Amino acid sequence: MPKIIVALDGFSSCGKSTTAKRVAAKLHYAFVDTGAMYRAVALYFHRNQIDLANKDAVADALQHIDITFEFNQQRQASDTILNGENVEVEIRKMYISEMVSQVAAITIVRRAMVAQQQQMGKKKGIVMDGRDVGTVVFPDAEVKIFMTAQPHIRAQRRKLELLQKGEDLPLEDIIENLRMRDEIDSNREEGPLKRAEDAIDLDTSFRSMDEQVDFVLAQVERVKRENK
Ligand SMILES: Nc1ncnc2c1ncn2[C@@H]1O[C@H](COP(=O)(O)OP(=O)(O)O)[C@@H](O)[C@H]1O
Ligand SMILES: Nc1ccn([C@@H]2O[C@H](COP(=O)(O)OP(=O)(O)O)[C@@H](O)[C@H]2O)c(=O)n1
Repeated sequence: MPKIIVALDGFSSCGKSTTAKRVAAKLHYAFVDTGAMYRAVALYFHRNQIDLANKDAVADALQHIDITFEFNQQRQASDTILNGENVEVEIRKMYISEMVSQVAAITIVRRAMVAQQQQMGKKKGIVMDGRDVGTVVFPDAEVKIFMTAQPHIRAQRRKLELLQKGEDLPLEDIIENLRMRDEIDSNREEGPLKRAEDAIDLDTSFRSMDEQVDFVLAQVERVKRENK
């Protein structure tokens, strides 16, 4: 069967990226973490003190942003490259999580990122995770999964991840950040986070990573069978 597009959307810290990365490796597909792109834009805006309310300044800044991904053999995962600099570690820090949703709510930012994402998936054979992949970026994706998990489980997972990277933050701060981002992401005008009507739900609260990867792979197999 020809290559397909697998779209994984959902709330923050449900396991989208870890699942997408493993599914892509199994299928020998490319993996794109669209959240990393918005995080890289937020980092650029932060460093260059771009006023988010100034449309001209935002549009001009976008002209100077080049985001690519580079495979890191040691991590066995892709690093995010902003204008030639590896920013993978920096964009995962809390100060970026605190501003990224405001940046991602700006329509011209979204249009620029969505256009790049559509270009990346033009030849299919891609697993992409984000908030609007199945609704806006690839509304015709062959497999669409909408991931959820209970809020306190998501926050605990994110706390552990940040701790492993050297950031020890109170659980309450993380819960509040996830709540705030989910709210902004769900209520923006352009490309809000919402379940595509034809998406399949996956609650990861009480699943292992292997189980959630197998769940997605089973959907891919089903689509392949149906299209034989
Ligand atoms: N089923 C699971 N059980 C335990 N931890 C998980 C599970 N799925 C993902 N994680 C962990 O939760 C954290 C958030 O996962 P991530 O894939 O980054 O979520 P998202 O991309 O949805 O924000 C990561 O540290 C990841 O390793
Ligand atoms: N397709 C996407 C992906 C991310 N985002 C934004 O980028 C932020 C960071 O995305 P992410 O996937 O890295 O977030 P985590 O859930 O991994 O913390 C989200 O909270 C959204 O504001 C978006 O608007 N659209």
